[in-house]
Amino acid sequence: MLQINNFIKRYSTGFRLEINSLHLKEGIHLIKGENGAGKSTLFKAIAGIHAFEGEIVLDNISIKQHPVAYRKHVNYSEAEPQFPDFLSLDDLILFVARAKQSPDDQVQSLKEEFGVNNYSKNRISSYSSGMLKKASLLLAFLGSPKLIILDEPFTTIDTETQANLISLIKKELLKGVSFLISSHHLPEIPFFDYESTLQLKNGNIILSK
Ligand SMILES: Nc1ncnc2c1ncn2[C@@H]1O[C@H](COP(=O)(O)OP(=O)(O)OP(=O)(O)O)[C@@H](O)[C@H]1O
Repeated sequence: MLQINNFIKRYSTGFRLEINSLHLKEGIHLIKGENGAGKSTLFKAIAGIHAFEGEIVLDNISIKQHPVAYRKHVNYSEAEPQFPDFLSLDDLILFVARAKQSPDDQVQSLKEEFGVNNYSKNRISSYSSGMLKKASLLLAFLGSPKLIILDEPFTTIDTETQANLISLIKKELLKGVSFLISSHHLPEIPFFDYESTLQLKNGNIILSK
């Protein structure tokens, strides 16, 4: 599903993340690592947000050779999402659903699953941190992605939303969607049958089943 080769990301702070070769099969993968290990850095590169040295290929689509086609297939929910606060979630949904060519009934069904109907018309500036997180998670499921990246998806959302998110992920996995997930919350980890676990340490990555 995802192939990463000769990957290097450096920051001016001196931090450097290096991956010589990594192949991830279809399914769900857990990314672990202490604070500052580089999880978000890797996610941002795979999501097409950060420039990097090397190559990332998703199902034979290269992020560098075909950036638009690649990004149509990769959705990303940040650990601490930020959106223009004068917009509403409905504004964002309209934009992303069109860009990602969402199927007709998808928006309404996701709005119900994430329980956002009572506030999606309001401006982002009025959202609590959990409401914002739900907005970001909902947007990550729009369209027909091959890969959904969820950075700390279980932080700040209530227990009902956590349960809904777990069943939604399982439903999408059955349809062939792959996931990369990071979580510092140990209780969520056993809910999925991970294809692999990636441990980031000292700028390197260790892959294990
Ligand atoms: N935009 C940036 N500019 C410079 N350094 C950065 C930038 N973003 C992250 N870093 C540094 O890169 C390293 C990895 O950060 P990153 O956010 O990827 O870690 P993380 O594993 O996601 O951490 P956490 O679990 O705390 O979210 C850290 O040392 C951080 O200070």
